[in-house]
Amino acid sequence: MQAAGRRVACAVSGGVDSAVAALLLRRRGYQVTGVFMKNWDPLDEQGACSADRDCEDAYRVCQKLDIPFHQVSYVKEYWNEVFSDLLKEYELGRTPNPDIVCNKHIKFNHFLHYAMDNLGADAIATGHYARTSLEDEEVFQQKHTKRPQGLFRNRFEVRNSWFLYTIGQRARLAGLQGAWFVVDKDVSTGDIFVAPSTDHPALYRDLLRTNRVHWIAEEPPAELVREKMMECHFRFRHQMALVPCVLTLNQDGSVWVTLVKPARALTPGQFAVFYKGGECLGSGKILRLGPSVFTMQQGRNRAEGPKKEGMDKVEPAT
Ligand SMILES: Nc1ncnc2c1ncn2[C@@H]1O[C@H](COP(=O)(O)OP(=O)(O)OP(=O)(O)O)[C@@H](O)[C@H]1O
Repeated sequence: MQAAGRRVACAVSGGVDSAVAALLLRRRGYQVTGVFMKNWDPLDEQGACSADRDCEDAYRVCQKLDIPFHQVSYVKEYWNEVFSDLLKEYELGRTPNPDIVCNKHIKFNHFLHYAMDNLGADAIATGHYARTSLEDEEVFQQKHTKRPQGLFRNRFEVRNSWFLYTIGQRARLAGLQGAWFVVDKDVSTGDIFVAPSTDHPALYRDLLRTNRVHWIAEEPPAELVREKMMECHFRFRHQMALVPCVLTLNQDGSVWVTLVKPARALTPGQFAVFYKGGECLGSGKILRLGPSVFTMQQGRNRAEGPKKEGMDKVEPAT
């Protein structure tokens, strides 16, 4: 976009990244307006809420850059569209990613429309990191070499609100020494299943299903699809090495994702993000997981898997 005379509304959070974004835009000659979004009401908070302090910082950034400052409240929208979703996801036993939901609903919907309709902006800007060039592209493929053996034999019953545990995390178990790692949760019983090492095969899976995928450019890229299958790369965690995968495209827009090598701690509620040659194609929320490497090694299917063995029950640490 040519800079001269173009108006850009920059979401200024009070942090460094959006301040730098606003500065760079201004230096390039855009007419920049800073907008702080208030997404949380201190009255909903028992402790101290930093929103007011952030707003003051955002105001100071705009003063320093000598650009107009606006504040807009999305407290109601954030509660209804982001926070309520977060609670619902936890109730379903998933580990939600509210930042992605906030981007979708608040920043790239409400803020975008506010900027265009109320501020007359030609474009919006944020301090998000995104590589916009595919030059010097490298796709990293790390070898998954370590497959330690070990017994998947402990489980414990968690009272009050198991949502504190997420797959892959280290769990403290009262009465048991050593490190234990969460490998699965059963929301219907409140059980958390643990393994005795951080890279236990029970933590590794190579199959997952998402909800309807949001494709960035087109749905899905036609040149990549062969008989309802598509080869691309997968990542579900920031800075995780890209893993080659095959997508099976379902009628309802969801996909099954088969990874060429198992990934650690795949977690329902997190987002599977798909790439081709470094370009981000789209993403979908992880809803279901296939059997773990450990389960497959044991030659059992999921229903007859290790959960039904006589596992020890121990109390969680409080
Ligand atoms: N309350 C807010 N008001 C306005 N913009 C916001 C707000 N929160 C986030 N943003 C925008 O979203 C971008 C990403 O926010 P996030 O908190 O994920 O990242 P960040 O790297 O900490 O950014 P920053 O250093 O600018 O705070 C910010 O750079 C900013 O442009």
